[in-house]
Amino acid sequence: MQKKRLSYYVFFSIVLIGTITLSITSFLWIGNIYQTYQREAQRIQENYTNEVKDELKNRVDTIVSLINYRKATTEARLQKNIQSRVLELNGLMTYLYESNRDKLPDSDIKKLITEAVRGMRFNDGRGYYFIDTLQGDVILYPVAPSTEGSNLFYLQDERGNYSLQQEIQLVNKHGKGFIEGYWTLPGEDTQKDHKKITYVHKFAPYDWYFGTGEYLDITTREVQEEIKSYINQLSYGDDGKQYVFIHDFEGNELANGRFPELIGQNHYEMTMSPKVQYIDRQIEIASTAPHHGFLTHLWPNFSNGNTSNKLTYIAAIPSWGWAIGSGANMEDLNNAISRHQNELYNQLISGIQKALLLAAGIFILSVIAARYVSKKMNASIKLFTRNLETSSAQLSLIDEGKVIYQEFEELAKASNNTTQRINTLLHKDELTGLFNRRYINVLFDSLLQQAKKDDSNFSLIMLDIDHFKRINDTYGHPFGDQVLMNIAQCIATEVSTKGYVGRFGGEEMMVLLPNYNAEQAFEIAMQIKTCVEQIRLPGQDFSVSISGGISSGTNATTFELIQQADSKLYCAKNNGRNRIER
Ligand SMILES: Nc1nc2c(ncn2[C@@H]2O[C@H](COP(=O)(O)OP(=O)(O)OP(=O)(O)O)[C@@H](O)[C@H]2O)c(=O)[nH]1
Repeated sequence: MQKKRLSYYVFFSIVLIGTITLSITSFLWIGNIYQTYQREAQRIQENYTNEVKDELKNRVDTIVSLINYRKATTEARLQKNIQSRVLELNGLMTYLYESNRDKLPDSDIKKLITEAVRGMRFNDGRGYYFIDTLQGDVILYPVAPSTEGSNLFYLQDERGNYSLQQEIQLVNKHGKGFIEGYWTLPGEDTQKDHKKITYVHKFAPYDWYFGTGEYLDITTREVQEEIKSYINQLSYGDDGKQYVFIHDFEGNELANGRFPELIGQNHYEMTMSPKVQYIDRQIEIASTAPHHGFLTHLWPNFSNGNTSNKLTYIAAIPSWGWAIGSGANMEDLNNAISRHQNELYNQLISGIQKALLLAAGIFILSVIAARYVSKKMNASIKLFTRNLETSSAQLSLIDEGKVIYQEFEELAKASNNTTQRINTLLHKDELTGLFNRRYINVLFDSLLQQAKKDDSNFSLIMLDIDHFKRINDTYGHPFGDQVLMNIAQCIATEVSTKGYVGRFGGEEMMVLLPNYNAEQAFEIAMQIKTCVEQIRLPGQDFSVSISGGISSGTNATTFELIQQADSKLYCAKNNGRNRIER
């Protein structure tokens, strides 16, 4: 099975890890966004419902507060009203008395006053004044003149209070004041007594007192009517379709800000579909402490004949037997909540889209990064592969600057060290350190080719140690090796960067001088010869010498150049050695 490339694994590892990390992160992120959405949606529902509840409650509570205020002030208002009337009457009658007391006898003045007061009516004719004596005799009682002249000292109200006695006692003590009594209302159920407040004031000239009274319930009813007509005019909400209603604890509609046709109807008797079943609950809330609360119920929509779900707040005025309420259409409420939630949902979707877009972007970037890393890796590995593939033909070094990653650089360094060592072993002569014959021949071929191509100079020096056999024979082979090394050192130093030096045979050396003509080569050869002559070996007083032959030019082959140089070398040997021939 063909094995996968390392870069393939690197690429897929990065992409896989990136994808998994991204998936988990995106999953958690989106999960978080979704949870926030759910919490927020829940919060909106609660907030909005609470807002609507608050609005309904405030609306009803405001009216309840108004009623309570009006209730609290009704009795005071009534008292003030009757008091001011009686004081005014007393003032008037005192004036009448003062103006006539010198002109008329008391009996005439009394008559004058009685008749003047008889005609005085107020509160739509309902209100009247009475005059009694401090003994309980009735002087004036315009609503029942038949009682005039009689003594009602022992008159009791519906609850057994001696009303006149209380009045007389008060007048005698303070000259004026309020008295409470309980009486049936004219023309009403006699079983029911009603609170009546009376104000009495002594009429100083006689043993009389004036008085007038008013039923608290009547004033209360007036206040109730005012409140009902106030409520009938009220409308709420953006579309003005919300309203406040009042019904009593028997289910009778007393006021309605939107559907006046319901006023006077009883909810139990109203023909509506579905049957109104919530009234019991509504009355229960109103009639039991704390006398207020919310309820949800079905309610007929009188505008379109359908039924709708409503949220209603009910608060009661228990002493009046009133339930005051206001409701909101649940569909409107739910629609508003849905609208808010939809906005939020759209925000959620756009948040998720952005998250996915970002994730896709990061994914693409990770793929690009993975590809980049694997490509770079591949490129470095290819450098090694190519280097190894060509190493059978040529041992070249890997360009360390071209590989990326520290590991590859270390690998390239190690490989280059090995290559250099192998190169040394392959190209150099072990003893002298000069290029060996095989490699100097390779160099010779390529340098000559290059010189031919460049049409430049080229020279070859063939050098041979003189009488080396004798040295070997006399001093031994190791000593000969030492001499050989010294001479090689001399040649390498003199040639230096000018050319290349190789050991061609046992004690024969070859010097390649690209860009040098024969004359220049001769000079170099002479310098070498001089250097060799100066070699002194420790403990020995003899000198060594070297002979050389030079060939130049680029028209000949390597073989021909070697032959020519060799032949000059032969000449040098024949001509006495320690010579250079060209
Ligand atoms: N010590 C040592 N001797 C070597 C080495 N290679 C070749 N020789 C010796 O070099 C000598 C070459 O001798 P010849 O060819 O007769 O030449 P020569 O004695 O130098 O005389 P001419 O060249 O005529 O001056 C031989 O004795 C070889 O054994 C080597 O690596 N080390």
